[in-house]
Amino acid sequence: MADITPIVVNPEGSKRVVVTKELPGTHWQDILTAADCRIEIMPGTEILSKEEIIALIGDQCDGAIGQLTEAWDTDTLGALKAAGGTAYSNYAVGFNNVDVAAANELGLPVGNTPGVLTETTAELAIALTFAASRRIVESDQFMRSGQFHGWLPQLFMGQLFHGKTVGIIGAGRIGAAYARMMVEGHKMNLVYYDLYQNESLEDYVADYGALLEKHGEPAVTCQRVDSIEELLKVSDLVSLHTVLDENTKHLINEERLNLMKKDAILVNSARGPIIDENALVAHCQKNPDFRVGLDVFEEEPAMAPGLADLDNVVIVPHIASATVWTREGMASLAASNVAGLLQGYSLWDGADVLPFLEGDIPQAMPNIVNASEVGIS
Ligand SMILES: O=C(O)[C@H](O)CO
Repeated sequence: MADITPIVVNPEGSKRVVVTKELPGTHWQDILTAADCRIEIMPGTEILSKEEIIALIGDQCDGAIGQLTEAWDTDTLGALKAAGGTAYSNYAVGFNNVDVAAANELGLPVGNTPGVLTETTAELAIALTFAASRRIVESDQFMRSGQFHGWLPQLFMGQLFHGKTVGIIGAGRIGAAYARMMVEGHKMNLVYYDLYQNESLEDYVADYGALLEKHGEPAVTCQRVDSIEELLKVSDLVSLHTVLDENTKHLINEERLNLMKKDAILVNSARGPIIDENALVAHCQKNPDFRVGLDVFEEEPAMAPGLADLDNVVIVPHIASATVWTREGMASLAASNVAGLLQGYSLWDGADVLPFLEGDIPQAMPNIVNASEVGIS
């Protein structure tokens, strides 16, 4: 077990809040300090085990901010509750690492950080899309290794997206932002699969199509499909934006990969286990023109055997939300969740979370995922 020597901010604060990793910026510390919290921050890059988290919580702890890499389950949430804790926030929008049923059972509120990752995550998904389709990493390696001896008609040919079809699985905030970027920027037709209709996305694409027609260009279209199979068959590019739960684990498996076009592009910036990674490796080995961009991995930080050897896969280390604005914003939102809970505030009912990002923040919690289950309104 690592020697736990946290960094302490505002040592005289009357409420003890533990933070399992150093977070960017200082606004989040101001928020907790203003709420009379003593902040204890775990330094270093090592991912904490459950035992280390429990040791950090100790005998008395009012609140905690945890990471998506940590298991916040009956043991860790139970330790927080037993130490007198009444507030937890994930430093993430995704919360598949939190056992929300256990939190409900313990009566512990669980916060998360939606609203500041949308464009940032969509932009990284776009970067992966083009890195994969235009073979940027392979080309870069080719240049650096001195293999470029002059322009050639067939050197590193990839796929054009303009006017083709983009398929989005999960058309929530991030999925819709990505869809709009590909539709607006590259005049792609959109198909999407989601349990819920996204009317504003559909309206947007219809209006954009009308604008294009007015300017003498073909209109773009938007279609919500009833099955993932249908989407996979027609799409030239597929981007995944669903939550991870028992219904979406291995949503993309061998059978579904085989339905995709042989030269399609697949991008995952959501959660690794949505794709059966071993099946993906086998598929990419068999289909060299099939290209993939991955920000997330099934057994993070490990990769499936063979994945790193594939030229047709671009891999980055779960950095989709890694812009300064977003990561500092996530810290402000997580701190506001905890500070608000400790001060007995209500849920934020504003349209967006920007007021939490600087200066004096609203007397509210930005987002609590199990608010109704634990009686918070
Ligand atoms: O869930 C999240 O917040 C993201 O995966 C972090 O990048």
